[in-house]
Formats: sequence, C-alpha cells, structure tokens
Amino acid sequence: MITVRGLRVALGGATVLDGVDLDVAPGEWVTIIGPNGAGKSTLLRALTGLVPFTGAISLAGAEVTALRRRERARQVATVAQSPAVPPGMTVREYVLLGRTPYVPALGRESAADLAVADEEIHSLDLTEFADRSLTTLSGGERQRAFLARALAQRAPLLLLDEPTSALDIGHQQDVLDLVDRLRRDRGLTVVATMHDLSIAGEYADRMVLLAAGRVAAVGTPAEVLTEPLLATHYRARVRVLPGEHGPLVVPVR
Ligand SMILES: Nc1ncnc2c1ncn2[C@@H]1O[C@H](COP(=O)(O)OP(=O)(O)OP(=O)(O)O)[C@@H](O)[C@H]1O
Repeated sequence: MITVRGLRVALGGATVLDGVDLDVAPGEWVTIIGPNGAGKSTLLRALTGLVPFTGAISLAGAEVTALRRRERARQVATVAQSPAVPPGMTVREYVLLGRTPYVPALGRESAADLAVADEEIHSLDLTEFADRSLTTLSGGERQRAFLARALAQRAPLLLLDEPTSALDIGHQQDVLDLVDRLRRDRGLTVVATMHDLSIAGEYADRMVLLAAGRVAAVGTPAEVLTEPLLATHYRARVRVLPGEHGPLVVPVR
C-alpha cells in the first residue's frame, strides 16, 4: 500500500527527515512514535505529497507526486494535528467536505454523499451536534468531527496525526476501537502518530520510532517499546510492563 524509499525532507534550511524507508501493507496499522520534533507530522505530510521531498513515495503503486489532487483525496484521507476550523460551518456541512473528491465540477453533493456524511456523523457519536456550528464544539467533539470528515472521504488509506490528543480516555478508546473496526470492515490501512505509547502499542501492528528525522527502530510494539530504546530516544525514565494487548509504558519519577 505504501512504499517509502530514501525519503529526505528539508524545511527552512534544516534536514527534518533523512533517509527514511517504510513499507506499510494493505490493512496494516502502523503507528509512528518519537519525541517532539522528530519528524512524525512531516512524514505524514510527505505521504500526502504536501511537502517537497527527495526519494520515492508510492501509494497503491502510484508515485504520490504523480497523483492529481482529486485522485489523491480518493486514496488518502488525513486528520491533521490542528485542522483549520472554517467559521460558520455546521458539523454536517463540515463532514460533507469529505465528499468533495466525488462531487462533479460545478456540481452539488448527491443524496448518497449526504447519506455517507450522516453515517459517519452517527458512527462518531455526533448526531446531536450535526446542526451546531463547528466552532461551538468542545475540543474532543471537534476532534471527532475531523475524523468523521476524513472517514466520509472513503479513502483506503487513513493518516491520523495524534488523533486522540484532545480526547478523554473513554473517547480515546471509542475512536481507536472504531478506526480498528473500520480497518477490518472496510480494509482500511492506517498510519497514525501518537504520544501515548501504551495506547499506541495496543492498537498498532507495527511501530516506527523516529528520532531526529531518522528511523531509530521499527517492529512490533514489543520490539519497539523497550526501556533501553525509550531511555535513549526520549531520555525518559520508564518501566515497560507486559499488558494483555501490548506493552504498558509507565513513567517513573
Ligand atoms: N516550515 C518549517 N520550517 C522549518 N522547520 C520546520 C518547519 N516545519 C517543521 N519544522 C521542523 O521540523 C521538525 C519536525 O517537525 P514535526 O512537526 O514533523 O515533528 P513531530 O515529530 O511531529 O513533533 P511533535 O511531537 O512535537 O508534534 C521540527 O524541528 C520542526 O521545528
């Protein structure tokens, strides 16, 4: 589904990603972790062709730079870390934006587009907010609206930049369970960045540890979430305990 070879990104004169290789199989969930500034968001942005890069990135066999915008939007849906909130837009109107790649030029959304939007509003538990202005939602409610818009795009590849950072622990689990269920039901491929390492490890098939723009480790959660790797790359004092669905990373003073 995704092949990245020798990816290098320079921003503002600094090398942000350097020699990154990555393979993500169809239906796989890969979570990118790493300390602040490691290059996680930049990697996601590069996957959608949003930052200039050297090296090669292909999505479902096509070079990302060769895909036209509309085509790319049918392949990849992204929830950015802090998406723009268009003023005066209701939740339903916002989620409908996810259907843009399917609306004909100068045309309007069809009844089927409206039905898809309402389905995602329902699956994200947003029905009671559908006619409210997006700007009046709490941070967590808004986060769910961002995800609903991305899901309405019905793209096979879902890129999530810290999808749970604004959510309480219950909604974190609801949203990640939903993404996992959609992954199975719709065959979605998921690439996410996350800071909560225990939760990250519980949902990912594989993890990539980025540090200073390079891949420091890649493997199963048990291979990547180790005390020595976390001490080296995060300078964190942690204990890693065995958990039912993956290692549990506990900070210790
Ligand atoms: N437009 C830019 N110009 C210069 N430097 C940039 C630009 N965008 C990002 N950077 C730098 O690139 C590095 C990687 O940023 P990125 O946002 O990818 O990190 P991250 O791993 O997602 O961090 P965080 O965990 O803090 O969200 C950072 O040092 C950042 O300051």
